[in-house]
Amino acid sequence: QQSGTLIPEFHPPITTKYCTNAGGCTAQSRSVVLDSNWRWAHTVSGFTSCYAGNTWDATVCPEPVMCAQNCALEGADYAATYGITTSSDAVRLNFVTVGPSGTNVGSRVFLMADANHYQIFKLPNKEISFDVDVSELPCGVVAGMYFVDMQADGGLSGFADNNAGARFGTGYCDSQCPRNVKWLNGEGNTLGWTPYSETDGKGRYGSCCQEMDIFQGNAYSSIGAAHPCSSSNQYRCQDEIECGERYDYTYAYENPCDKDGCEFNTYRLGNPSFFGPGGTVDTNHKFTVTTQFITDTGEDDGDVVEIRRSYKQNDNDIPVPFSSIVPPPESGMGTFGPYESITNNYCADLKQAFGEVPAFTYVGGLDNTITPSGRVLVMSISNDYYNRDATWLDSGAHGPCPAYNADDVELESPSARVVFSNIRFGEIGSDDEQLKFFALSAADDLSPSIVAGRGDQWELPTSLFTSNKRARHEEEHHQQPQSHQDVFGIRERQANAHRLHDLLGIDMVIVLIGVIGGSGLYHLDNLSIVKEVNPETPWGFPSSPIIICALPSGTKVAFLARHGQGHIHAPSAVPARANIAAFKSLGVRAILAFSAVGSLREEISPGSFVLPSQIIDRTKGVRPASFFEGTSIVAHAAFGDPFSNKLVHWLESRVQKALDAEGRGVQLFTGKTIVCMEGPQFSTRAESVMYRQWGGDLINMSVLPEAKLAREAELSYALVATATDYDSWRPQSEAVTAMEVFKTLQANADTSRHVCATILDELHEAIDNNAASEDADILCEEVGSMKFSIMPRSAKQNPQDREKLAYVLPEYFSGE
Ligand SMILES: CSC[C@H]1O[C@H](OP(=O)(O)O)[C@H](O)[C@@H]1O
Ligand SMILES: Nc1ncnc2[nH]cnc12
Repeated sequence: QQSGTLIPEFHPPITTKYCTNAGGCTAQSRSVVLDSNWRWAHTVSGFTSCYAGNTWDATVCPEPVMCAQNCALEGADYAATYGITTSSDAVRLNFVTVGPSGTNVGSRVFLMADANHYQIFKLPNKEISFDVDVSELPCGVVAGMYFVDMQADGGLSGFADNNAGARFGTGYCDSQCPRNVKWLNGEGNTLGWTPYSETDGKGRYGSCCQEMDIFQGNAYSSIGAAHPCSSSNQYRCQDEIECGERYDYTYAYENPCDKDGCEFNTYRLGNPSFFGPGGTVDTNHKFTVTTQFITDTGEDDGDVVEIRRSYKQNDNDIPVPFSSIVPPPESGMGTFGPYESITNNYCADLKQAFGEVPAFTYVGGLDNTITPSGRVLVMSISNDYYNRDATWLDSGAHGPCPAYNADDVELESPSARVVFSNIRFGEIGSDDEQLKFFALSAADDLSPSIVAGRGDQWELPTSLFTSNKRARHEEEHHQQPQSHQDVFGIRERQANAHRLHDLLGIDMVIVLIGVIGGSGLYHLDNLSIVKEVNPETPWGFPSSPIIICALPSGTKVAFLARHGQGHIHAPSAVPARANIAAFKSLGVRAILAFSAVGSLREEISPGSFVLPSQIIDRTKGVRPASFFEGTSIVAHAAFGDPFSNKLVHWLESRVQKALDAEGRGVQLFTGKTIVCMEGPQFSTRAESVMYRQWGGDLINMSVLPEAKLAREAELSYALVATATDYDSWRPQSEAVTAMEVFKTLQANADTSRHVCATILDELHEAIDNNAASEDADILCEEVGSMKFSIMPRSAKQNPQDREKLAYVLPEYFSGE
């Protein structure tokens, strides 16, 4: 195809940014170009259209090569004909545009580096962020921001009869191997052209290439998806079979690409309220999407092993929630996960769980989705007529939209539009320090691929939803523990069971242990997720949804990330009351809290584990530290022994054994004193020295008010302090920095997980059978401790306050 000269081609300008960690972000003047498929093509020497309506002119285009030689692509009137406008750093795409020469539906543009070349993005070890406004995108209309493996010059140099090139938007390909591409490999795709709509048809050939969808979405649903292809570079598939046209099992998977792709759709993964109008990501308003391409080596030349996405809105970082893949119950499979990013393991599990053909793996997984060679950035809006409709995005299991057909979408939603803006590309974390933190220090920790990569520990779960008879039996058995009924009031147990039932949709799950993960510890190993729950307590929501998980034995524990998934709560802002109240409401009796701490003693070297027995409070009174605060009820909990002595004592030998078994030589210390400071800045050298003089052995920012609140809620509480640094008291050493802490965080988190995997079953058993076992009183110590701490009832006490307190202390305040 040739280049026309009748209508000047003026690429709408747009500013993007390139960001580095060292230098910040630099503005770049770029532009967008309309895909050639949308353009008017006419005879080189006249005005006869080569393609009109939905067919080729047989005279001008009797066969593919002559068609390309005879036809010229024209410049585009971006705004009037196609509804494409740019302004500063934003591009707006309108869905339907009634223009001078008819009605245009949908569009596709590519980001240009210069007038004749697409911008090429090398993705490994990089991230891309952009803002998007999908508020005007209803069901059935999908906006896309994605990367495809097109040639930088649009095929101009590679194909003799392509003289238009990237300047006219040629060379498109994607993983659907679309056969509606009119200009392909320097030829018209005229052979076997069969119309399928008033304007479009399909030719014999299709244009395949690897595709990475960083965002396909509308106001109701959104996905990120990896679509590998076995071939690298754009590839012309030869016929409807090779192009995978037939939607039956025989042919659909014979083409070189994974058309289904491996998607991450939070709705499909059981988080229907995460994304949507009024959702956690509120699609009524603009938000930011960041996608990181994490390599195995942490270097640009490594292999991409994980694709992580997160959101930001109103300055709040919103990590993608941990999600389990829950296959249909009749499949008999347990749940898979948890996952919060795209990895090869996640993709294999996804396909297995939903009974899909594992094309993702067949055609090469992530290795064949993102290669080092670079990608072109596409932005689009459509009702995906080519794939019949966009229900793969937003309807059925994929989103809340009702079934629809693409024609109606066009008629009913002509004013749909999307605005993409503020596109930033660069080094991981260069756009956002928070994300850098995770990429550098905790990506491994949050990455299920790497968890799975540790091999044997990641077991396929025994889900409650698989109606596993043994698990069921155990639950029934647990319903009758005499000791519990003795120790805790039946009314309270019923209340907790009720809440659990409401939250989990299952009867009487016993969850006696709550684990709090601190910095670096955002999940446990060797557990299967039963359910994520997010109880709203009278003190608000916990730091993040609580994950109820099952040990391989079937024992359930509750896990909570203190700083939230994505580490979004600073130590002073951790909603400790909601955290403890939420645990209590689930029936938890004992809390094992992990914390990254600084060491104030030479012998407690970074990497050591400590079970402290005392606390010095250096918080500044800004953290609500009592459930009674702000109520008309006064209580004074005993706190002379801030940790549960018996629980700590029980832990000593078990943790020691677990550390010995791990074999990394991690030392355990007991009987130490921890200073809890306000933060978020670390201590001065003088303060650090002073804490030593006071008798402090460790320092953190988190144990208070957590321990106080656990005591008020009558929960046993022990801290497993994991030393990350030597604070700032050593005269010859550097003062502590976050970077210093990060260095040890990973190893400590691994060991913490090992400790949990080793001791939780026994702890559960000890607690569960406490009346009969030699550890009989692990729990009894705290139970009843508030009885005489609460000032006697008076007429001045507000009944609503009593009701509120019943949430954590139903023993004393409920049933009034
Ligand atoms: C990341 S350095 C300081 C931070 O780490 C500790 O958190 P956590 O106790 O939740 O492990 C420390 O208390 C500070 O909050
Ligand atoms: N040195 C330190 N001070 C306070 N909190 C910490 N958490 C980890 N190291 C710390």
